[in-house]
Amino acid sequence: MNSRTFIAKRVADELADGQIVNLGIGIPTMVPKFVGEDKKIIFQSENGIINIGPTPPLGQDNPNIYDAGGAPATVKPGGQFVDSATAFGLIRSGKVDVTVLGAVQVDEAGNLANWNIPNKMLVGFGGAMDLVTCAKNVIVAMEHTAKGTIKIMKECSFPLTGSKCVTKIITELAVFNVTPEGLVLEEITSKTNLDEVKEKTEADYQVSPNLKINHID
Ligand SMILES: CC(C)(COP(=O)(O)OP(=O)(O)OC[C@H]1O[C@@H](n2cnc3c(N)ncnc32)[C@H](O)[C@@H]1OP(=O)(O)O)[C@@H](O)C(=O)NCCC(=O)NCCSC(=O)CCC(=O)O
Repeated sequence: MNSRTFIAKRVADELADGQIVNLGIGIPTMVPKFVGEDKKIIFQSENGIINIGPTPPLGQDNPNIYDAGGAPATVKPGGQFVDSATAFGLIRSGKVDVTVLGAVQVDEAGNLANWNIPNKMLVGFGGAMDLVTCAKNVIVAMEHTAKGTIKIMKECSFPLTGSKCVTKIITELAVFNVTPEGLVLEEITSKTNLDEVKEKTEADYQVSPNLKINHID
């Protein structure tokens, strides 16, 4: 399992039965594949799909069904298509329990940068500003570093999408909670150690006294 797949699976474990969950661009769109039948989660995609399902197998995509990132998607039985005003009405009225977003940087205050890297083409923030403002929880799902470049910063250097909005950061190495006192390292995988996490994280953080080791093969 590669890093991105592992992160999506770990995010799926974090979600609870009955939640309404919005999925942003990148790793978040892989999350539905890893949610078992025991949990009834309504995934919302801001482009107007309620109850979006897993990515279809290669070659079986419906050209009319796309996720927020423009990739082929599926709709679960009972799902609906709504217009943009309704999709954003759902977000802005505070009905989204969790939004899962990709990021280029996040910092120890819970600030999020996910739409701009100077001199690099990204999609833009789309609905991310509405999502970070209105969703009850904001989970960042991203690789711990960008090919070695630090992404968990003391203070974001790229333009922000939202300030003090992130509640949890999930990477292939670790899980941090964002608290009023700063970042708390809650979990590391058995493939890493505290030294590696420290080396790849610029932000200061506390290590939880209940630090969990996520054992992976
Ligand atoms: C933040 C990203 C880009 C993350 O997506 P990914 O995980 O696929 O990207 P990634 O592979 O991590 O990063 C993309 C490229 O940037 C580089 N990169 C990433 N972080 C970096 C950093 N801190 N410093 C330098 N480079 C960095 C990577 O190495 C990679 O380079 P290479 O290319 O060289 O490999 C995405 O989530 C995004 O675009 N978000 C903004 C919009 C959003 O989330 N909206 C939410 C609602 S959906 C929506 O808004 C719909 C939009 C619409 O309809 O218009």
